[in-house]
Amino acid sequence: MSPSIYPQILEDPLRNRGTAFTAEQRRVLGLDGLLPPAIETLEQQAARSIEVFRRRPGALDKYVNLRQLQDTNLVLYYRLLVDHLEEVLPIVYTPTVGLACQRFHRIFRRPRGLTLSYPMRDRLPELLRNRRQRDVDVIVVTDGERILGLGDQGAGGLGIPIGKLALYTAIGGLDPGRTLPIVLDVGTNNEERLADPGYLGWRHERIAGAEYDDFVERFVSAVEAELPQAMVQWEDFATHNARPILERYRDRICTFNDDIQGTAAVALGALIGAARASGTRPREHRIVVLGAGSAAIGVADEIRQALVDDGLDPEQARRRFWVLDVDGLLTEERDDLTEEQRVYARPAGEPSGGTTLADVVRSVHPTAMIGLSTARGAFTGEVVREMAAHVERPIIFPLSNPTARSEADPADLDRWTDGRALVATGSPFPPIERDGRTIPVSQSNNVYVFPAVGMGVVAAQAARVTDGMLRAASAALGARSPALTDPTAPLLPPISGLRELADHVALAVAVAAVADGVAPERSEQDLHRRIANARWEPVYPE
Ligand SMILES: O=C([O-])CC(=O)C(=O)O
Ligand SMILES: [Mg+2]
Repeated sequence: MSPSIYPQILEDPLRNRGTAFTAEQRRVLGLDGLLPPAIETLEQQAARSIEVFRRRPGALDKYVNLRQLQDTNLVLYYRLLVDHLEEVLPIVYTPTVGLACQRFHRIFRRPRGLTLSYPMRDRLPELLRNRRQRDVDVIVVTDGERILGLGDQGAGGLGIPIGKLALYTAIGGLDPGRTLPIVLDVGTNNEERLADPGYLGWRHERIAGAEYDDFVERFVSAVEAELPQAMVQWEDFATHNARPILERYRDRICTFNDDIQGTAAVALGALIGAARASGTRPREHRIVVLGAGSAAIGVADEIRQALVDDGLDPEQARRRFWVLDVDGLLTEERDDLTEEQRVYARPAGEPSGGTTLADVVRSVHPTAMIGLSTARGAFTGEVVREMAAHVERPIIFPLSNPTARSEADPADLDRWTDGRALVATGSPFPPIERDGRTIPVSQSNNVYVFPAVGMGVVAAQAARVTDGMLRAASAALGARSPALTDPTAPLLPPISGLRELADHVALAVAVAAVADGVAPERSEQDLHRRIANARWEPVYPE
């Protein structure tokens, strides 16, 4: 056998240390001459790498730079993420990751994760066995149909699971060698991609209906057979598939939908903080939701349950919501609503005077307005001023991603309400300047919970993800809102505090898993210890 061109260790991002290999290691491993002679510490490597990153001119260049590092040296990659989380998050994650999905086939260099293409549907167990990881704790899977607010990106959607799993490690502390990103490549209806000779996915219109459902079933069966211990996170599926898939599998495997349940858990956490900051109870609020997709209905459902927990009966709680989609308010007269949307349908003729957002705000005087519509700028000055005329501290959450799909810019919201608005966004925004103070904008993004849900599930060895576990995550998050002690503070803890927060949220999730009977009996103290022990840190092992 001829020797390989490179000793394997330099090619293995989990074991490679590059210039940090010691003289002794280089000699033993036969690396002398293959590396420049300088021997660096991890800190020196990290300092050099962040400089290189900062010199890259554009966001996509920065993204490519980090992806290369991820494919070369995982300890160094995660060192950068952990030490510069606030700076790199908008690159590894929302909003730049959306652009990376759109350009996936232009920036493709090395394979990461699995692409399960429809024509190989008879061979899914074999494809799963081809993975590079031996054991897998978490799978994030998408079918690329609803990537952030950017629609169908086909096989390029794989960028999202890659980004989510990077945060599972950087924030949640999961071992990166035990996570697996997957795209179900079932075609695309994106004309631009189909016409692009450079597109790398299966060049075919999307499979739908029974064939699609059968493919998803084959995927789940393959996971059950090959990776029965793995949690499966569904990500960025279109509304018409997201909810049915979740309902079909949530009692069969360990699984949750991040857009429905993760987004909702965080929005509820932020709302709990906002209610307290405005001296109100959740049950006092009148809530307008713009958007009626899976994420929007998920948020409404979660808040509705919280209103019940706060003392309303289910019918009263339901009547606190006005949900609108592109065709206006959901009403009983409409015959185009799904079962989940129908819960929020308002009786005919109520409110009077029109069903647009402006009409509804004028007649209802909402106290909270949540956007998950991907309709850029839908929270206009007119709508917001009208809302703010009737409530002391309007709660306004433009949650659509990426930034270019946000319903409003926080600086505008601040101006239109003379600084009275309690704001959280889905994508990152620069801080607001007010009265000589710089106030960070809270990013109510599912990143506040999903990495911790993963850690909680792994540490507790949970077999399912229950509603109780997600509600425990919301409560743990709401309890740590900086606005609880300072009404002018942001609603959510800072991004720089995400790792510490994740430990608390993971513990709450793990405790709830035991309480719900889906994990082995263990004390809180024991679970705490298991979380600490499971945490993977970006350092070179001794
Ligand atoms: O990825 C994000 O930033 C949040 C999310 O799940 C989505 O927008 O689909
Ligand atoms: Mg998503």
